[in-house]
Amino acid sequence: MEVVKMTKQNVVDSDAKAGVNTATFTAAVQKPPPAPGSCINISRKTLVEINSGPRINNNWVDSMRASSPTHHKYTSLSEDNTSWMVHHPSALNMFEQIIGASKGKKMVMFLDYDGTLSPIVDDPDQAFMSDAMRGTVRKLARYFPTAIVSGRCRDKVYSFVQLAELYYAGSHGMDIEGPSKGSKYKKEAQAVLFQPASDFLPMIDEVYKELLDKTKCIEGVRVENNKFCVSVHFRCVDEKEWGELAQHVRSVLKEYPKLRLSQGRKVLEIRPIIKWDKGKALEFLLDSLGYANCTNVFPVYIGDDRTDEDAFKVLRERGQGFGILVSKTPKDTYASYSLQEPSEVMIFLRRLVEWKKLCLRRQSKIQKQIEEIKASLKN
Ligand SMILES: O=P(O)(O)OC[C@H]1O[C@H](O[C@H]2O[C@H](CO)[C@@H](O)[C@H](O)[C@H]2O)[C@H](O)[C@@H](O)[C@@H]1O
Repeated sequence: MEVVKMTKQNVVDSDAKAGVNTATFTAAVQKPPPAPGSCINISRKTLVEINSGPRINNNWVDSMRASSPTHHKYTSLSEDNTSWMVHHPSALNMFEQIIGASKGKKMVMFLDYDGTLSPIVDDPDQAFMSDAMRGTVRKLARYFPTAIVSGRCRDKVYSFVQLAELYYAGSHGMDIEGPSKGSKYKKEAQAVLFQPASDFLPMIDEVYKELLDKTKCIEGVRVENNKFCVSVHFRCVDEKEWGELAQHVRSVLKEYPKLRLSQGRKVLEIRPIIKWDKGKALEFLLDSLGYANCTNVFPVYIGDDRTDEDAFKVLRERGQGFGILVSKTPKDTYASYSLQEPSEVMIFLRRLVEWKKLCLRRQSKIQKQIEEIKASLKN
């Protein structure tokens, strides 16, 4: 495990490098999306601006605002949307092309939880997935190795999904466990349990308590302990108080140079500065499944949030499989395709299951015919 040494000044800097700085957020909602695979360039000047003096708080608030779609409405006919759909077409419309590209390859499924399998709701404890979605994911896992990759702590996301046959990577991939039972893929994998940030547990616990205390004066704030990271939710906080909230979080973080901040959907995420994220978790899981140097693996990652970009980026760099971003609005993304909401994710997953079933049926029919021909030749 590599722990990157950083100064206090660099805490926000590390976010910028991860592509989640204010400049990126704002650009994402103002400009048409970049061509697939294009990189987000952030100049040194921008980084310095973000980190300097009194403007930092405004930038935090701008960034928090940018995570709220209510500030940037897109009509379905707008230029931005047209460009977005050209660069990131619906995975449902492109289904035939997708399965064509995966031909002869081993598909492996990676699914984010919030906003992907379950709809976004005000109360994080009530973000249940539907029985229909659970049934779909259960069937999916019968045909493809399947992992849930979430910012939540592993136990919590498991309590929502309740499928023992899946891989789980909680805390943004910092807590990985293999299927506890019933997966035919388990035998292919080594025993998996990986916690690259375990040294940070006491620090995360401490910071969680401090954040709880510092932010308790702000109505609607919600601090969630995700074991190896902490989420500060502002979905239910009056926008007028976002600046104050950012100030409190910043004042706590100042004392913890080994923690960094990233941002999700109306949530500030505090986590260790180790070089580990959902992209690394994806690679770790592929290795664990025995696909380390495999050219015929086809990983598909579906996610809705900024932290999922690390995984989309890894897939682009590997040139294997692709990412699908769940979003109704244009976003800066490394994903290749899009789906609008969890209900479309469910339809997509069902189509994959039906397609795989059909392939297997065809294969067994051909096999049967071969057996019959062999038998007739013997006679
Ligand atoms: O990686 P994910 O599985 O997408 O987890 C990311 C965060 O998801 C949760 O927060 C988000 O969903 C909540 C429930 O719908 C919503 O209220 C919140 O505004 C969203 O940000 C979860 O509570 C966080 O801990 C995760 O980090």
